[in-house]
Amino acid sequence: MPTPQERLAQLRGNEDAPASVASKYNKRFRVGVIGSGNWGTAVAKIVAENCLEKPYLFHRDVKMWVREEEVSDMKLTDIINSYHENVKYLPEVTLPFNLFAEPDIRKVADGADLLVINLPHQFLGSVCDQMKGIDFSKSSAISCLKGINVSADGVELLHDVVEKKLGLHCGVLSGANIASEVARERWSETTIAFPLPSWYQQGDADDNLIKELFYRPYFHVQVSDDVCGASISGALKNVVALGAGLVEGAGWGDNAKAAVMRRGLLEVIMFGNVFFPGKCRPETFTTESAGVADLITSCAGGRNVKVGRAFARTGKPLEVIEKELLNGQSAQGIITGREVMELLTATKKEDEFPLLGAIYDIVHNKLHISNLPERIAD
Ligand SMILES: NC(=O)C1=CN([C@@H]2O[C@H](COP(=O)(O)OP(=O)(O)OC[C@H]3O[C@@H](n4cnc5c(N)ncnc54)[C@H](O)[C@@H]3O)[C@@H](O)[C@H]2O)C=CC1
Ligand SMILES: O=C(CO)COP(=O)(O)O
Repeated sequence: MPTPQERLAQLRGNEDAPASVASKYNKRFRVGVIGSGNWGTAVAKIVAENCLEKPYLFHRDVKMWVREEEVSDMKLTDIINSYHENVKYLPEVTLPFNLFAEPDIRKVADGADLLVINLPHQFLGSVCDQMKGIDFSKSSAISCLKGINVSADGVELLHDVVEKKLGLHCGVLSGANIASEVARERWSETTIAFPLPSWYQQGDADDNLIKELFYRPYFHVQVSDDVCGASISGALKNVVALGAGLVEGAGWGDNAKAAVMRRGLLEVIMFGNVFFPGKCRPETFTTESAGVADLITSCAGGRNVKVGRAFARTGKPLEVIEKELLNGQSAQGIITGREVMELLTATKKEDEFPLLGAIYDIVHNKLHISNLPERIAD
């Protein structure tokens, strides 16, 4: 058992920077978290642990924006700040004492050097609007979202949406990271891509600093320079996982599920080639945690696979299943599946993505699942 002095020293963290980072940075960075869902809270826990442990790099206290709601007549922010637990979105996981729930998003964003943005992607636009006018000219962000943004102008990656809307330089974190496992400190890997901003000068945040913010003994970080590949695989695997759930729910075996995953991986890679030519590194899809590893874990134990499985068993609309099964959480494959189909139709490329098309037709156009093998036959 440590002495009181030793324990206090542990709680304070090590004030002395290790030689590897000593005097590399020009200040201590203030970190804010935007989003407090299942993954939002799990990642906030990670960064708060590192801010506590590395006072030579980061300010100790981390504010996390919580969209206010009530649970049993108590505000969720009060619950998190009193009990150090997000009982709604990440129950039974104790959060660090230096993580504070804050209902006013501007109080989190204003003055933050590093923002971790982490929410279901359908809300990204409106959440960015709430931060409009804040000066982010010397701040950076990491997007932990998995999704794409499709509009009449085409398809955009989410870190680009952040950059455009807020003038906030943004990298990505994406990997094989089921939140409940990471939050329980079960070993996982992740991929981070953080290109330097145009205004970078020696001493500003770089990918090493970002690694320091996210690396934990149970959360290993692979640094990559492929923002595009990491983003696309994270977004599209959610639709593939929905498809894997469909074949599971139909009572087909592991071979069928593997076939969906194989074809899914091909279509993820093709999506990058077709819509972001020359921007993704092909190896990302097969060698990084953000690639095939995320596809595998999501098709095994994610929320999208659960929703797909329940659809095949009950035929209920996806949104109804999502409400019944996920207690306020989101299965992003539902929305991404629609966005992908909108894009493929607008660009007349449906035939090049038969799996994504078949999944859409099964869940929205009453295509019977027995047609799936023929639809994706090479
Ligand atoms: N949960 C997981 O295991 C993982 C999720 N991701 C990705 O992380 C991102 C965030 O997901 P989660 O944190 O799991 O969210 P979640 O699926 O738990 O969604 C709940 C969150 O959405 C918020 N929300 C609901 N309505 C809103 C509105 N109108 N405006 C703004 N926020 C609203 C809620 O306040 C809550 O914080 C997603 O893109 C997801 O694909 C990535 C890796 C793992
Ligand atoms: O992205 C995830 C795992 O890496 C989580 O997937 P689900 O959203 O399907 O739970």
